[in-house]
Amino acid sequence: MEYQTLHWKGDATGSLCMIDQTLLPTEFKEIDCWTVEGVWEAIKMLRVRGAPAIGVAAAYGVVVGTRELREASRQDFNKKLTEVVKYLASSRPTAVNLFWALDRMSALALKESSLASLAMHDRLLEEARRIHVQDREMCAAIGRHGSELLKSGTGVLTHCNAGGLATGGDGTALSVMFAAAAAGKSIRVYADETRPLLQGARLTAWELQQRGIPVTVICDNMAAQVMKEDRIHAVVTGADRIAANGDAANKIGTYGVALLAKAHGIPFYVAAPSSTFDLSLSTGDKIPIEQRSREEVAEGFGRQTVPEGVDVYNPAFDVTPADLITAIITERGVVQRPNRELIAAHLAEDAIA
Ligand SMILES: CSC[C@@H](O)[C@@H](O)C(=O)COP(=O)(O)O
Repeated sequence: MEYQTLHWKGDATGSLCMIDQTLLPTEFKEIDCWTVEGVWEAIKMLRVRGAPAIGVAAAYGVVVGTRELREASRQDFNKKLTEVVKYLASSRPTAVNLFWALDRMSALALKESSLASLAMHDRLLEEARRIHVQDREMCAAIGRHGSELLKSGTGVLTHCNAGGLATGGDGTALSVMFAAAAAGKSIRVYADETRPLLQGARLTAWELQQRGIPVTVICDNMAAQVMKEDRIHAVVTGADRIAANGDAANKIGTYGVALLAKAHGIPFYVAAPSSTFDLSLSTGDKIPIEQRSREEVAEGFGRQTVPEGVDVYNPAFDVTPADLITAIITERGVVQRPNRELIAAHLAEDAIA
């Protein structure tokens, strides 16, 4: 089945259309966001989720949010743009791609300060489309580089969903698996279910099934046993923000998987585009970790699973220290044994492959 995680519909006065990922795998439904509040809600509620996809959605969200000011003075347009950017930035705190995309939209408006509002708004849509296309290209390049690391016959564990549903293209971690399969390698993917919102069970399993790649879902607490049984030979995950020293934030549970991989001598790979790096943070302990609601844990299966009055702690992400990461795969290539110096060199302007 052909699908697009998100896309712009119509001309510059159109809407942002996206798959409502909260309904998968039982219902495939697209929703149209006509207001910036609708885009904010879709990001907050994980209708659209995954670091790169959140960035693309936010860029289109700026276009939605400034649409009514197309005929206004440029001063009023700029005021609205600043409000819209600030508002969208408040939707989720951890994925740096959100802020990266919003910064790009703001920087363009600043650079094009002499344009009338109408032309400026058209330019913002072009920029959002460019961010989307570039994300698609980055995913493809990550797949090409990463697939070299997987041999035929590999069992691959992944956590959460870092597939096409999480990006504007084919995904980051899953792009590696799609490219390996396309190259004729036989792989089996183990997908951690990923409590509490089950992105692995609902979304990763769905995507792999759509692409005809063998996938087995395991509960999060089964990974150690499955590794011990020698079913897993590599772990590949995505990331939401990578600090300058290589510490990588990803869905809660990823750090535990990295520790298990180390204990079993299994390589642990992180696949992420350069837009996921935050070089302003020297280490991962500075990465803001989103805290989510009690209900996601206590009522996650459509019924109450925790006694009333009992506290629940629900951090949405954790940080895997760089020394547990075998390599980081970006659109530029592979950084083996990542550290501050290697990452700086890899991301330097002239290092593009
Ligand atoms: C290519 S997506 C990488 C990450 O964003 C992904 O692994 C993840 O943790 C997503 O979390 P989510 O809370 O579903 O947005």
